[in-house]
Amino acid sequence: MITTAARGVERPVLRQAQIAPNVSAIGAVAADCLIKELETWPKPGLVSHVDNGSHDDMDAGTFRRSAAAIRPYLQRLADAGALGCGMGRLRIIGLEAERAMLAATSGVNTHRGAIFGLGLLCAAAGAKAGGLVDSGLPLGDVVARLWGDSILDGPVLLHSHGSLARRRFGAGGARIEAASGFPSVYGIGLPALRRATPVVPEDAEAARVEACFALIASVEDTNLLHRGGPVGLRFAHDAARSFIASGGVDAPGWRARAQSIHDSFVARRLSPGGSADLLAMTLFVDAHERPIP
Ligand SMILES: CC(C)(COP(=O)(O)OP(=O)(O)OC[C@H]1O[C@@H](n2cnc3c(N)ncnc32)[C@H](O[C@H]2O[C@H](COP(=O)(O)OP(=O)(O)OP(=O)(O)O)[C@@H](O)[C@H]2O)[C@@H]1O)[C@@H](O)C(=O)NCCC(=O)NCCS
Ligand SMILES: Nc1ncnc2[nH]cnc12
Repeated sequence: MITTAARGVERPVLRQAQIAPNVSAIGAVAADCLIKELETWPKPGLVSHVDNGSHDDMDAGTFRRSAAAIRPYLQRLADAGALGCGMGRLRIIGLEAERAMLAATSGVNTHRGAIFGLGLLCAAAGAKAGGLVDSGLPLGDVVARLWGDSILDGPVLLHSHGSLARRRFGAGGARIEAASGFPSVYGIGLPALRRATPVVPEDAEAARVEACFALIASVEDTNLLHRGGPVGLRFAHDAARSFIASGGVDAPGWRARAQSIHDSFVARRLSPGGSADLLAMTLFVDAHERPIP
């Protein structure tokens, strides 16, 4: 269950080391976050540079091709944000990105959730870099403020796995996450990433593993619901919570424990794709909003 900040909750305006990169760099930064997400292991049930997790139709190469194909669209979303475009225009670019992704992967859905969430964060970074909103506003608040209502009012995909999971289990999914200003990113992913970074400063992958497990422990992931129903979601929450509760990447032997949880997801064919996308979004927000030490 998503348990963090509700829609409309204000976050403090941040002092930032870097207010926002140049608009023209935003797409490249975002695509790099997709690659960093891929190159994080062990990630329970998910595809990485090491193995295919619970998937037999995609591997690291599929994700690399997908990230390269959508990178220009992430940049176009940033440019559209800088120009003050509304949700109608963003949605058109997002749908074009989905088509480019499917062409690059021979029809496999690698990054639909990331195109949506990371794409909106790119547009928000563009709006900030273009001076359209207060430069101290967190990117999530910019998304909620500028496009939150239109996100909730947008056309619903009747037959997507997410829609089916929502109808059967009442899950919120990617739309609620975005319209609420990404509470899972700000309330779960980012604190876990930053908590783990000083623990193992030379091992950036370890901090990403910590953030990934923290997200899986709380997010109502429609992929888990689609593949495993409420029992699968509960299993994933409990397994990831036990990893964090026993010290996460700060505890000796953490990598072997993370790998054994990864194996247990693969045995059940569970794949928390929504949490993987939220990890990439966490990395993007971290790159934009790193506090001054
Ligand atoms: C608004 C849309 C996101 C509509 O999508 P949908 O109705 O499908 O909604 P959700 O299920 O809620 O989310 C879509 C994807 O988002 C990821 N996700 C899941 N849970 C969450 C969550 N709690 N918070 C955030 N994000 C979440 C997840 O994406 C990942 O999984 C994808 C693979 O999923 P799937 O196809 O179900 O599974 P497969 O493995 O392919 O199937 P099997 O093998 O199991 O049979 C992968 O893409 C990851 O990225 C959800 O799938 C949106 O799509 C939409 O309206 N788009 C239009 C464009 C637009 O408006 N863009 C705006 C500007 S960019
Ligand atoms: N690494 C990954 N494995 C499986 N599904 C994903 N969706 C986004 N990233 C993913």
